[in-house]
Amino acid sequence: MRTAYRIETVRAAEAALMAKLPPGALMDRAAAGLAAACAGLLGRGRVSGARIVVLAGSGDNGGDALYAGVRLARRGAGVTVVRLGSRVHEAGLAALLRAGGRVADDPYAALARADLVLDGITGIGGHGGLRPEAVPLVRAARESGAVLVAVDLPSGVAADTGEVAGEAVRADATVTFGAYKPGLLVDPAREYAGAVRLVGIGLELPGEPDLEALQHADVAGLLPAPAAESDKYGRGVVGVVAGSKRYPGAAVLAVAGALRGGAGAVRYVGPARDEVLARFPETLVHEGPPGEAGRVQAWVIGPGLGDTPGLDEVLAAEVPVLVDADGLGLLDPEAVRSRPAPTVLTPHAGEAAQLLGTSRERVEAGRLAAVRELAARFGATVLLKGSTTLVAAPPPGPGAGGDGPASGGAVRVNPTGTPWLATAGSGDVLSGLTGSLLAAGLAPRDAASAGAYLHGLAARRAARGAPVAALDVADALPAAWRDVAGTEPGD
Ligand SMILES: NC(=O)C1=CN([C@@H]2O[C@H](COP(=O)(O)OP(=O)(O)OC[C@H]3O[C@@H](n4cnc5c(N)ncnc54)[C@H](OP(=O)(O)O)[C@@H]3O)[C@@H](O)[C@H]2O)[C@@H](O)CC1
Ligand SMILES: [K+]
Repeated sequence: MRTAYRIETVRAAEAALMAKLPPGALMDRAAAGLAAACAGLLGRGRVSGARIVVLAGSGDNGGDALYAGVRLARRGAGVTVVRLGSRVHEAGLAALLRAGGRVADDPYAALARADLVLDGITGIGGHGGLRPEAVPLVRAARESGAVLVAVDLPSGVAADTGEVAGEAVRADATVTFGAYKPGLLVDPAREYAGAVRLVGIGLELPGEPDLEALQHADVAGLLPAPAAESDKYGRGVVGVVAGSKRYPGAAVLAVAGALRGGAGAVRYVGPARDEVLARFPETLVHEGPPGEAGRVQAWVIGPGLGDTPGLDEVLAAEVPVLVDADGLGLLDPEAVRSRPAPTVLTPHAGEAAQLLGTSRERVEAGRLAAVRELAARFGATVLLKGSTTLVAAPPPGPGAGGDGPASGGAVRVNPTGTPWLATAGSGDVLSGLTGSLLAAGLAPRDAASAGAYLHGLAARRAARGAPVAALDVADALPAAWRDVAGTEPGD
């Protein structure tokens, strides 16, 4: 599990540790890790003679960069400092000058010649985008062809939210200290960070992070494994209400996902029974209303549904319900909040914007806030699709409200996404898959995050660098499952 903590938590852990250590020890640890990472990026034997520029802001972020510069200068690099901001970390600058570094006479000339640039303008103490005086320098650094390394965070991005207000550094790599910050894992900021490396400095952090990204072992621990005596009902039946005369394909894709999600059987309800059966004869089909379809342990409703009725009936069921796509357009928060069983909503940014009464752009710019707000407003687990898919659980108890991450536990960010997933119908596969995991007994947050994880992995496997269709993703799900679970085709 990769975990991320907001600034307040990192600062508290830093203060507790600093109280036990001699002055400067933490910054020294950070600088040592940063210098080692820079040496690695420059390549073996390339530190001596390398031309390095330190962009030094007014706080400790600049201090980290300056002390890393000291270490690199001692190894023979030519280090030049460009001062930004009202102050500079005086001790760090003095140490660098003693080690042979110098202050740039002509910052643009230094940047044009640089092999590596350290962005030490702001870290967790920064507010808003880059200040105007920094913008042309950062652009010059970007255009120079030098490796651009962000110290702790790319300057200009918001550590806690991943928002980018104005200009920010677009780094090739970010070396972060003590803990990942949410902004390093969530778009849009994540894209500015490049490859992120965590340098441990000994911080003791609380058990519950603000954000967490599951990895193979975590997902493997969540996936259902049928016992020898399980029958299909024991493994769970997932009901899928999807498709319409106009969009029969959505039904096929949702069923395709549901069949690969661990439920023992898939019950399809809707007008696309012929199309579904033609592709998946193992599906149980029903043409009447969902309430009369027979037993299910979880429902999926929405993909390609149009205005087909059934939503109220499904929401009244005492089993988990996943609502996607067209189902979301018809959704009343109160109807969801008052449900007797959990609900999972799986909007993309446009649908989330509609549900929140805001614009798609605002959702994209503030994904973490949007997913938390939706979870609180609907009292539901929300999976917000996108380049970094997020899953937020609702705050505990009806009407609990809540605006902090503690209210619904850590938000999960999916690390397996790929731009190839932005293809028609891939969301239908995800809905079916996640609904199937719900029917198999996973808790809503686990079903949604394991679903997103497998779905992303399957897309990567199916695509392998080429365009991919939604059914390819569904077909690759068993292989993704085996990857994660560590099972073999013969098991
Ligand atoms: N936490 C830890 O465990 C450890 C933390 N460490 C390090 O300390 C860093 C945090 O240092 P910090 O607190 O001094 O803040 P920091 O990010 O340097 O910026 C502060 C100053 O920047 C300015 N400024 C603000 N906004 C701006 C903008 N948009 N554009 C330009 N300037 C802007 C503003 O000053 P002003 O110019 O307004 O006077 C503000 O006071 C952290 O990220 C990590 O690198 C490690 O050394 C070891 C362990
Ligand atoms: K920085």
